[in-house]
Amino acid sequence: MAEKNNFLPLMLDLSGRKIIIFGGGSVGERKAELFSGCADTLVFSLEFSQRLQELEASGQVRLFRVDLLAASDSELRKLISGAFIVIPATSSFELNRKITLVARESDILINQVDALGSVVIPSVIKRGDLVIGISTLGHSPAVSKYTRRQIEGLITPAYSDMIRLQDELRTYLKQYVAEQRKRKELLWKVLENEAVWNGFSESYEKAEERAYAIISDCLENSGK
Ligand SMILES: C[C@@]1(CC(=O)O)c2cc3[nH]c(cc4nc(cc5[nH]c(cc(n2)[C@H]1CCC(=O)O)[C@@](C)(CC(=O)O)[C@@H]5CCC(=O)O)C(CC(=O)O)=C4CCC(=O)O)c(CCC(=O)O)c3CC(=O)O
Ligand SMILES: NC(=O)C1=CN([C@@H]2O[C@H](COP(=O)(O)OP(=O)(O)OC[C@H]3O[C@@H](n4cnc5c(N)ncnc54)[C@H](O)[C@@H]3O)[C@@H](O)[C@H]2O)C=CC1
Repeated sequence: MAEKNNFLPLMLDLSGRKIIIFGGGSVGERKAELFSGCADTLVFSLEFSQRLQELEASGQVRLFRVDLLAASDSELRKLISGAFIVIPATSSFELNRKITLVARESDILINQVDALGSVVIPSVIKRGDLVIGISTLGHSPAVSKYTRRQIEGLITPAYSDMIRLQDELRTYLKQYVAEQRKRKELLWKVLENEAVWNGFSESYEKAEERAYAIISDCLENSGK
């Protein structure tokens, strides 16, 4: 059984990784939606939701019709070979358990949808380059979803602009300020400056101008 306090919200590069989902219903569909944008996503099931069929038609997932109850352990092992994560999401608890055991023997990560597996899928907020994952470690997925909606309301478009500006300033400062501690101090002066944040509502250039003014004032004063 997974130990709850050993989980970490890591950001993984899933390019080229194989994600295998068993069950093409509402849960399998939601998982396929999430993974199809960044990994090779395969779904094995008796039936497939309308949305999964659309995802297949647009080449975002691969669907394989199969009665998994009839599959032996060695056939299941073949189906999951090379998978990075296996997601048993059929409507049969027993079948999900059987797939879980085979995946565990093959030392493959498992996202269990009817218990706490070795991988827990968080609620995800993606706003440009800002990515936030939220989990209650299985206690209440509804609270994860609720928290996602609360935080989404706080993330204005200015956050993406500030990420772009901080990225630009970091490159600029690395050329002119040798000391990392000083660069960090300057970046935070810009990050915590209300006038820069307000500048984005006028234009990116307005905020950028204010940011460079802050930096040159600081550098002049520290040079004195
Ligand atoms: C353990 C986990 C395993 C996993 O699936 O990864 C799990 C398990 C279960 N979920 C259940 C139910 C619901 N799950 C949701 C929604 C989400 N579930 C997600 C993750 C997780 N769900 C993992 C823990 C996440 C964490 O740590 O918080 C999210 C965050 C990510 C995703 O999967 O996409 C996604 C929100 C995405 C978003 O919109 O932000 C809703 C809400 C809704 O759909 O409106 C409901 C109905 C309300 C309720 O019942 O809570 C049930 C009971 C089924 C039953 O009663 O039979 C189980 C099984 C059980 O716990 O027994
Ligand atoms: N993690 C989560 O967020 C949630 C998890 N659940 C759990 O997830 C499970 C799946 O839920 P839903 O997707 O709503 O069920 P569903 O009934 O919508 O889909 C089940 C899928 O499993 C397939 N299936 C069933 N028996 C099969 C077999 N022998 N061979 C191949 N495919 C088979 C069906 O064809 C169908 O596509 C439920 O049992 C429930 O315990 C339910 C709600 C939310």
